[in-house]
Amino acid sequence: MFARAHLVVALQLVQGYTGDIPFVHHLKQYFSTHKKHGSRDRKQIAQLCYCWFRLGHALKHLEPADRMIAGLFLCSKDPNGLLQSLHEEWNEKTTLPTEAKLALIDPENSLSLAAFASALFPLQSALSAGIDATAFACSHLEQPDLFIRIRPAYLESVQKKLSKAGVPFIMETIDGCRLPNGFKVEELFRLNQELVVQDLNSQRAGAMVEEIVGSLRQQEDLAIWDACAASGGKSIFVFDRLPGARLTVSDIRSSILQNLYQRFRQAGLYSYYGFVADLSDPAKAGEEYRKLALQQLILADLPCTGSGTWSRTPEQLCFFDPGAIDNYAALQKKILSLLIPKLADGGYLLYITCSVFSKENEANINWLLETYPLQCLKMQTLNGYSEKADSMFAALLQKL
Ligand SMILES: C[S@@+](CC[C@H](N)C(=O)[O-])C[C@H]1O[C@@H](n2cnc3c(N)ncnc32)[C@H](O)[C@@H]1O
Repeated sequence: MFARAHLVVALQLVQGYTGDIPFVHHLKQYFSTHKKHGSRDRKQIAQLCYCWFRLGHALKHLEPADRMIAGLFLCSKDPNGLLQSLHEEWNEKTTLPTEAKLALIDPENSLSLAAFASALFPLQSALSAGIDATAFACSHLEQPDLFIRIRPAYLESVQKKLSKAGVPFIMETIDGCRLPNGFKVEELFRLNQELVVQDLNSQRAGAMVEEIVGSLRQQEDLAIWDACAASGGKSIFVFDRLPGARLTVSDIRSSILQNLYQRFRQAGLYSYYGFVADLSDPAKAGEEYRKLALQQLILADLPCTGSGTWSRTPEQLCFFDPGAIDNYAALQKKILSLLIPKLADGGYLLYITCSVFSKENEANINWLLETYPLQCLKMQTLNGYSEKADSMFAALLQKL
């Protein structure tokens, strides 16, 4: 009975949402004005809403309530109480593969997996090379895992604490660790000091600097600039590998740099220079940009569609405007054209996006290679869809 009531509320919530703010804020606003919902109600309502968004543009021919229950079925990997109440027969079949579930949901249309996937995520032709469009689209049915990067001095102690607390974890790389979703890291650890919360492929993108760490360590006065630093995830990563470097950080948003300064203090990173700059336009970049010396390494983790991370914000599947791809690609080129003049001869540029679209990825690298004296040392799409992680793109270039 409660499940049906939750379904009605969830339908009202998704149908009243216009995509103007992140859905998590929309939910919070609703729950703060509707105090009658207890924590279990809130959880179930939120779960139903997210299952709806995870369908993207698929199964739109179904009645809204049926579509939401179908979404719950497709997103459920194990039997659960909510599905039991809403569609008992399906609850015994949650372990079936997606294609078999589709046949149960809509026996008359018997949708193939590929047709379902291209309805869920229609922008398949825009994807970067090497991405399996069907697997990528279907990965949105699942919430990715939580990943941490353990700081060098805490590698052993963090693993010991996790074991002692009985938290199941998997070391995916030397310092990158997979944790169950929803685990509250901050309750057990000092964030940024002992570990950094960072997606697996974001760590792998940063790890492309491993290729050049040896050559960079030999530089006497090593200057590194994290040009779009946000709250400094990549900066801390690089600092852990090259602690002696002269680090500069910048971002267009002063508020996010305030977060970075706090995070750096927690991380024990005190020696750096930070400034606010809009790097999309030479006229707006400001004095600090102009005075900035040549750099041996520039991190260009640029603003992008974020399309490799939509499993965490699946409402984007429904509200994303495809015109934004061209806008971001143009912005990325503008920013890159301000970064290259600050690169020393022989210096490196690490280009990163959390986008899956070729225009933001390999097309921009091709443009860089055609426009500037650069060579590409490595270029990778970091596909997270088969391992419950985000998808990213990274390329390491060197100035000739
Ligand atoms: C993908 S995020 C960087 C994430 C960060 N490297 C990390 O690992 O946490 C991109 C950043 O670019 C910044 N940005 C957007 N437009 C910009 C511009 N015109 N100039 C400089 N920074 C900009 C955004 O504020 C955002 O913080």
